[in-house]
Amino acid sequence: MHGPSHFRRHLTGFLLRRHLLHTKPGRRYVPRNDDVQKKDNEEKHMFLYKSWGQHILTNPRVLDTIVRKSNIKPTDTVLEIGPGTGNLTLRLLQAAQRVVAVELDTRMVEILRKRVAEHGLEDQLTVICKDALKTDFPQFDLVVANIPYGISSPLVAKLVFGANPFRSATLLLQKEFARRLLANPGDSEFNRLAVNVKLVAEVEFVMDVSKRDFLPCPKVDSSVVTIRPKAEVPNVDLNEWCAFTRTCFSKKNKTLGATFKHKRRVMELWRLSNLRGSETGNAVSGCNYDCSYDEDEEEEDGNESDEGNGDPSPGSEMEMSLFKEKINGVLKLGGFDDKRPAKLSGKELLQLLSLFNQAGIHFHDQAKPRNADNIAVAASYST
Ligand SMILES: C[S@@+](CC[C@H](N)C(=O)[O-])C[C@H]1O[C@@H](n2cnc3c(N)ncnc32)[C@H](O)[C@@H]1O
Repeated sequence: MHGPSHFRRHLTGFLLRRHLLHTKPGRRYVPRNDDVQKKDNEEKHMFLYKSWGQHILTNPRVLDTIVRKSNIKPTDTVLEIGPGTGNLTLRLLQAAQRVVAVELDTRMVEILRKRVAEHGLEDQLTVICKDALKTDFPQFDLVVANIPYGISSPLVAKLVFGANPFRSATLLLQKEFARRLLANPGDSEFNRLAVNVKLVAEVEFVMDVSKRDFLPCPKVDSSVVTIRPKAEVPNVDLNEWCAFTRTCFSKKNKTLGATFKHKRRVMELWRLSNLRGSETGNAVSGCNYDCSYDEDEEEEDGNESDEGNGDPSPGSEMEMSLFKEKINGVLKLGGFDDKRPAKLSGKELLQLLSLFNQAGIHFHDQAKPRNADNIAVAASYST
């Protein structure tokens, strides 16, 4: 049996060696019946699973550039996610002291170990044959990887919000995903992931990579970016921040005034704020801001997802009305009510969150203990 959706194209072990491991720059694999049949009895077929993003990078120039741009020191331990047949791994082993490779396909692991042993580099390699999203990574200095594109969001979140400190992550990503990570406020690609990643890290473009540099040739082009964790991260509760940006970016081109009028959202914020308030004996009620809320303006958007956690236990009509006024007051106070999140910088969003929190409005029911790992934050980025 094979995985849920494997490529129709299949490669013989012979072709793997000849094309995947030593393919000339830009060379494309074109399956030829005679090749396959000739070697059929010698080597087993190797199916490449699309669902695991098994596109092997075969251009040696691109592989060398990735390693060079990663600025690996001879004393470094490099984490590689999805080493596949080891084209990148062999180069990393030559540049670093150790490579920790996390690969979930046992067949790939077998090929990888064999190749590395043929080069006498096996003592420098640790292979973890597991799902990278479900594994605790050991200590590492930097990440260099051509990752499976299907896990880009949760993996980037796991790295930048995770417990392991590291110098940089040089990642080969789908071009559109890389553009989103690199986007700035006002760019059409700017989204919640970019704003969250940029809170804790800098993202730098390295180079574009053509789809023709992979085998089999994927449908999309790729880009390499380097993510560098910031030395100084704003003093903000990441659970709260990520829940806040999820709310703001639920309709990234809507004004914040419109987004925060949504009834379910207001009820959910009311519930969360009361839970937080009850921790401190400072439950939400009343309105400290001189502003009005026009009930008739309320917009029910049936297409928006219900972000609530079960019953929001609404208070009385009067309490809810006062709470809406309070939200509106915060938005007006900071001049945010007619702003759109897609055009706000991280600094402006931090300022808005701080205004909400000062008014006792919270987006997460628990304050994160200091120095706690951010597993929940990382896990909130599903594939
Ligand atoms: C795009 S290929 C890269 C292969 C190799 N690094 C290269 O550059 O040619 C992605 C690799 O990640 C592996 N993979 C897919 N999902 C994974 C996961 N959740 N955890 C670890 N490895 C995974 C696949 O089996 C595949 O070998």
